[in-house]
Amino acid sequence: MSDEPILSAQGLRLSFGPVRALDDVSIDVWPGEVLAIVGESGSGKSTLLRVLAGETRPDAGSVTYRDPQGGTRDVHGMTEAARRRLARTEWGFVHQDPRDGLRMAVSAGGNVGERLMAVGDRHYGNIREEAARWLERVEIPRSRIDDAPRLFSGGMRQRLQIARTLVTRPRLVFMDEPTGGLDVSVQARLLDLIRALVADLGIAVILVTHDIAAARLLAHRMVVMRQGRVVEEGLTDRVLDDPRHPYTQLLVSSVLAA
Ligand SMILES: Nc1ncnc2c1ncn2[C@@H]1O[C@H](COP(=O)(O)OP(=O)(O)OP(=O)(O)O)[C@@H](O)[C@H]1O
Repeated sequence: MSDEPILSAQGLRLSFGPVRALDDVSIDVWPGEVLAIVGESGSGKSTLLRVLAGETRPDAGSVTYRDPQGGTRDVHGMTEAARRRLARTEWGFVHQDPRDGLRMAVSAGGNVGERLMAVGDRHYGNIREEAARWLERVEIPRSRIDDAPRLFSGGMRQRLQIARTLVTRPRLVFMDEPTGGLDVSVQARLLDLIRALVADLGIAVILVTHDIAAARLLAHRMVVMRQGRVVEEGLTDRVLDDPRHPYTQLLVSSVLAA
């Protein structure tokens, strides 16, 4: 891992009326690491992810992205066009609902291939072959390449969304509950697949989840949120095996009891 964070947030604050969704949150994400943001519903996880990705502007604080050349970019200071360009090239997004990340009426191959076109690939044969390879990589048979995702199961759709996201080899991927809404057995398989791909590609991932087991499996490090604040952070095994904050202890023991 490099000695500079790929993404660094300082003093983030954001309120919705009387609700403090983010209350002085600072976090660093390092190249190649999976950072899980966990906490109960309403603790501010998704809001934090949106602010880190530049989609929602905080009331105070800053988010800094370090580009491959080592330059720093102020995520909330750049133009919308620049942020969108970054989102298309060096960043990726995996949404909880695959319909938010896929084009449902476009073929599976088209969903993957159009991302390659968006970063400048023009050779149709290469694009189709690369798309087919990625479908296989996410365990979708090549023979389904011309099928639209509306014909796919929930698990297949989510795997397709992952292929569409990773095909351009982003350096940083934002994932919001990527296994939410799927059957338990489908979740386990998807988590294994995400873990293998992320390790293989060496990408940094910010993973929002309320699923402690998913965090244990995927994340190197964890941030525990409660009422808009980070109450604990550390290496995943340390946080889960030796939680220090009473809220983390409650969170971990409630999972063990379940
Ligand atoms: N656009 C919004 N307008 C008003 N309040 C909001 C908005 N977005 C989030 N909130 C509030 O901010 C707080 C944090 O919400 P957030 O969605 O970030 O939590 P979360 O931890 O991701 O929860 P969940 O796991 O249920 O998605 C909640 O009290 C929520 O109601």
